[in-house]
Order: sequence, then structure tokens, then C-alpha cells
Amino acid sequence: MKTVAGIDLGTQSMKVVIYDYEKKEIIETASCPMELISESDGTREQTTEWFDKGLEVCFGKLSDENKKTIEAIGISGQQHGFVPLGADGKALYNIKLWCDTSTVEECKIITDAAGGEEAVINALGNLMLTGFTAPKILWLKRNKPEAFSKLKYIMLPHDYLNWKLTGDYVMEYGDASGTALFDSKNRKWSEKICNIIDPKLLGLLPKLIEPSAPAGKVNEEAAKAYGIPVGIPVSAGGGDNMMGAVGTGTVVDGFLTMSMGTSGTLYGYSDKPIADPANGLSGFCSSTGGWLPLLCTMNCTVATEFVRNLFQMDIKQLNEEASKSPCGSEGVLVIPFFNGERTPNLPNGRASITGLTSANTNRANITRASFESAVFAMRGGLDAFRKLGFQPKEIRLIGGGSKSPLWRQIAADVMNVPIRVPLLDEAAALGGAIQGLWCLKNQSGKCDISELCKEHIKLDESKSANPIAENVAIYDKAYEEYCKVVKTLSPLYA
Ligand SMILES: Nc1ncnc2c1ncn2[C@@H]1O[C@H](COP(=O)(O)OP(=O)(O)O)[C@@H](O)[C@H]1O
Ligand SMILES: O=P(O)(O)OC[C@H](O)CO
Repeated sequence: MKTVAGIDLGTQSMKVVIYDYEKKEIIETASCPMELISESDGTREQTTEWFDKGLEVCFGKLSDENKKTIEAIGISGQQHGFVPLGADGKALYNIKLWCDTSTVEECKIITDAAGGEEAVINALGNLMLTGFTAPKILWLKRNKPEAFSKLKYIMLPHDYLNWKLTGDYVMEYGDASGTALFDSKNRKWSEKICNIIDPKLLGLLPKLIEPSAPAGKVNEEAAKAYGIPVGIPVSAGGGDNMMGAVGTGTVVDGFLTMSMGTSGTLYGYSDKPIADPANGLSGFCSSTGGWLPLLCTMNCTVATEFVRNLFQMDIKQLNEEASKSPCGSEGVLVIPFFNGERTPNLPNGRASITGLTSANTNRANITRASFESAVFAMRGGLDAFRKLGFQPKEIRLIGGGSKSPLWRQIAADVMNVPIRVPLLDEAAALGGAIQGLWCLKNQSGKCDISELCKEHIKLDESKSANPIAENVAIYDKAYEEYCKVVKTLSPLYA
């Protein structure tokens, strides 16, 4: 048996898959839930201890027999989170996550010092958003000066796991492009932005490596702790969206990937740097050598989970309840900014339920509206992709939400594009495994990632959903209404 392993550190859990690359099957998976520190000022944090425990629990659950066969590992992780380590390798503070909105002031300070939003876009290809890493670093400097003075390593969540396995301090272009310290167009750190935060910052940043290169090799300590072979390569890895692109085959132009997890994301591959930050498309790099324009909302399954908890339903009941309501939820709309929002940029945003009348106010309509709104929130990205010249023939859907047949149909109808679901679950972890395989194969000759994806990514046709004209028309109107409400509410939260 010949295998590679992929790790995905999501917001809600860490997952590990062992992939038999000859049989093209995932032979074993393990997961460990992640806790979240959540405060009313927008703080969303986790700790390195929870990441350490995740590795121990996941590898502890996998069988020794399978672990022995692993030839390479690739790691995917939630983007943007700031892991601040001191010289002793210990965390100096909690990890502020991608969904932390407590850094509004720091974003303003950096943007003003850079010369305004246009100047920031010129330097980075992106706006300075609360979710990104740069304002989190300035936050540490302003709020925890002692910790900041000891700062030695600046890592993203997946870099931290790379480092746990190899002891090497490196970063690849995909995740680096989400730090807001990185000039995506020219693929290098932005001296201008780094120096605004602190003159010592550039000197602390890790070495950038190519995505086909290894981050390092599993060292003896990790091999012993997790029961995995010593010396096997750990590939560069990447942000979970970058690795989701690998795990769905979005490494060439022609289709988009949409992820419905805690966040909602929509992204496509490009071999040249393109972005449209004004319309929500960040200019990120892919973890395969190109670029990955990407829209991210902070409230996807956050919206359905809120409604599920409100009405005390399990996932099955949530889907059953939503199915009782017709397409368009009889005019009920959920504006899903429960955690504040990043697209549109409303870190202090709040959610609302609107369109209620005495005739349509019921559980089923509110439940279905939460499914619909999470997709409305991403539809603007599709229009922006089309303006950039993308002609997506299909959307490959991943994330926990893609398990729901109802949500898949809603996605097809709201986007008016066929929805296809990969055969193998856990696209980001699988993407890690495939990038690991790419790295392994590159050791004995040149290997093309798009060929590898073609060979390993298959679709589950039984989960396809095609747009239904009648529903598309209903959603076109509902989406117009959604945009009107968002536009009306936005000034309240600015
Ligand atoms: N059948 C389903 N219907 C609706 N939502 C689902 C279904 N299955 C899973 N989910 C949602 O998916 C979420 C997990 O998604 P996942 O992509 O694993 O999250 P993350 O990567 O952000 O940790 C769950 O919290 C749940 O809300
Ligand atoms: O936890 P997820 O899977 O929603 O991922 C968070 C993303 O990386 C945000 O860009």
C-alpha cells in the first residue's frame, strides 16, 4: 500500500486523512474538535495547545499499520490566523483568527499611514481587513507590548503545524498572500506595509518557498510523538482555500470552487495576478504556483447554525424544516452578519431577519432563508469573476454545507451555474495529501499538479445539482431585495 496524508486545520475541527494514491481511496480519517474563544468585542481566538492536542488526538486515532505507509504529508489550515512565537517556540499570546474583528483601529492606522485604500491595494492587491494577519500583529504591539518585544516567529496556522512536524520555519506564497504583508502581484513581502507596523517585522518573517518544494522533513521528535515515519517530506501546504483548490482540481481555469464551512468562499485559478478587492475578490496566490482570486464571507454555516440552535434542531431537522418552505422563503430574508462581516467590509455588522409579515413568519421560512442568505452573500463574487473574464462552466462545492442536498440545489439556483461535488470528502485535507504527493513525485522528476489533479479528483455525479429556471427567476428577484437591504443597513454599522 502506498499512501500520503493530508491534514486540515479548520475553525471547528482538525481532520487528518490517509490517502492510498494507487487505489485513489481515502483509507482512514480522524478528527478532533477545536474550541473557540469568542467575545463581544469581536475577539475570536484559539491556542497553540489546542492545535498540539489536535495533532496528538488525530494521529492517536489512526492505526499504526496505516501510519507506517505514509510517504509524504501536506497541511492545510484556516487562513490569516496569527501564531506569535518567542525564541523558545512557545506562544506569546493566543492566536487571533481569520474571523476576529477586534482590529478595526489597527486596520485604520495601517491604511492611513500607507496613504489610503488605493495605496494599500497598490501595495498588496488587497484591502486591509480585520481578518488579515497584518492588523493582528499591530494589535499585539499596541496591546501586549511585552509579548511583541519577544516576538521571534510569525506563523499562520498551517505553518505552525509544518513547524511542529519538521522544525523548519518557512511560508509558501498562497497563505503568505493572505497576511496583508505580501505584495501578491510581485510575489514578495511588502516592505512598505511591514515597515508601517514595525521596522523589525521584515527581519522576523520566514523564508518564502515554492509550492512544489518541501517545507521540511518529519523530524525524530514528531515521528515519535505521532507514530509516523521519520524523514518523509512535508510539502509546503497552504491556506485551506488554496488547498481546497487542489482538492477540487481548481488548479486550472474553467470552473470555480465554493466552500460552505464556517466561512463561505468562492475562488478560481488564474495564471496571472488578478483581483477586484472593491467587489470582494482578494488577490491571493494559489498554493500551486499561480493566483487564486477569492471572495470570503464570515458567515456561512454560522447563519444556519444560529438558526439551528435558536430552534433547537439537529442537522437532519434543520434540513427537514428548510424543505417545508418554498424557494424564496415567501419573502423572508436573513442578513447573515452574525460575526460581523468582511464582504462587505462591515466588521461591526450585525445580522437581521427581514421581510417578515403576519403570513410568512414561521420556523420553516426563517430556516430556509438562512440557507439562501449564505449563498446570496457569495453571489456578488460570481458577477465579479465574470467581469474579470472567468466563464465558469461549473462550481465545485465543498465544506460541511455541501452535504445537504437542499443547500446544493439552492446554490445551483441562486448562482445559476451547475453544482458538482467531488467524490472524496474533505477537499482541503485531500488537497494537502495531493500536494504532498506532488512534492514526493517532484523528488524523482518533474510532475505537473494539473495532471495529478486530473488523475485523482473525481466527481460524485449523484450529488450534482443543476439550475431550475423557475427557481433562478425567483432568486434573481430575492437577491435584488437582499442587496437593497444590505445597502440600507450598511451605514448603520460603518
Ligand atoms: N447536512 C448538512 N446540512 C447543513 N449543514 C451541514 C450539514 N453537514 C454539515 N453541515 C455544517 O457544516 C459545518 C462544518 O463545516 P466544515 O466545512 O467542516 O467547517 P470548518 O472547515 O469551518 O471547520 C457544521 O458546523 C454544520 O453547520
Ligand atoms: O474554517 P474555514 O474552513 O471556514 O476557513 C476559514 C478560511 O480560511 C477563511 O479565509
